Amino acid sequence: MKVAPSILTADFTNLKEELESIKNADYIHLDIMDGHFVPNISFGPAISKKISENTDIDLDVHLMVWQPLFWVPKFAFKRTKYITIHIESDDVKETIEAIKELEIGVGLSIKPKTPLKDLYPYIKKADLILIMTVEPGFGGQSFMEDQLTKVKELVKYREKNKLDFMIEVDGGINDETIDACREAGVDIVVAGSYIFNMKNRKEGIESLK
Ligand SMILES: O=C(CO)[C@@H](O)[C@H](O)COP(=O)(O)O
Repeated sequence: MKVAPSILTADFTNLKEELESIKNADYIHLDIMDGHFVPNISFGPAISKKISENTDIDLDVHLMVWQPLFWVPKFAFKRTKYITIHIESDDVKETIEAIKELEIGVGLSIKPKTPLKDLYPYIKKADLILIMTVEPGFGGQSFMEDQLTKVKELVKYREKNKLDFMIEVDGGINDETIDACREAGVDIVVAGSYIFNMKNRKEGIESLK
């Protein structure tokens, strides 16, 4: 199991030390919110660039924005491994091509109320599928276990169609919800408050792994 701490719950006045405290993470997850696609505003390209310059861990960028086509190039740092967009947002096909042009992994995400079948027209282009296990917008919410049905279906779909995308879940991940994720076949978990509320974040990451 790979672990991607979400920096959203970190102390932004102390970012350098916060990054130091999660050095054993597989990816750093950046939650980018525009205040329209979700009812919250987080941080943008300037802070993300600083993060990318102060870590040697690959970045997993999650765009919760209506117009990802405009924003994608602004998050194309040397360390950007994936840029994930929502299929509920605008210009999905064009944005997938724009991410590929930048030679960055394409991530596709769906909100809890969006059926999995809406993903299938784009799925062959995906390097990563992100299943939201909370309504996007805020850290610290409860895990929606019913969303793991989508994960189980994706595992079967991937095998049947000989695809190789990673399956990621995001929201409400902790030491109680991790086992169900593993059993369902999740490859990467995003965890924010569970890790950042711990004194020893490295141990928190190891325990999820
Ligand atoms: O994308 C989001 C929220 O929109 C997530 O990345 C959360 O920030 C995860 O936080 P926890 O549920 O782990 O506190």
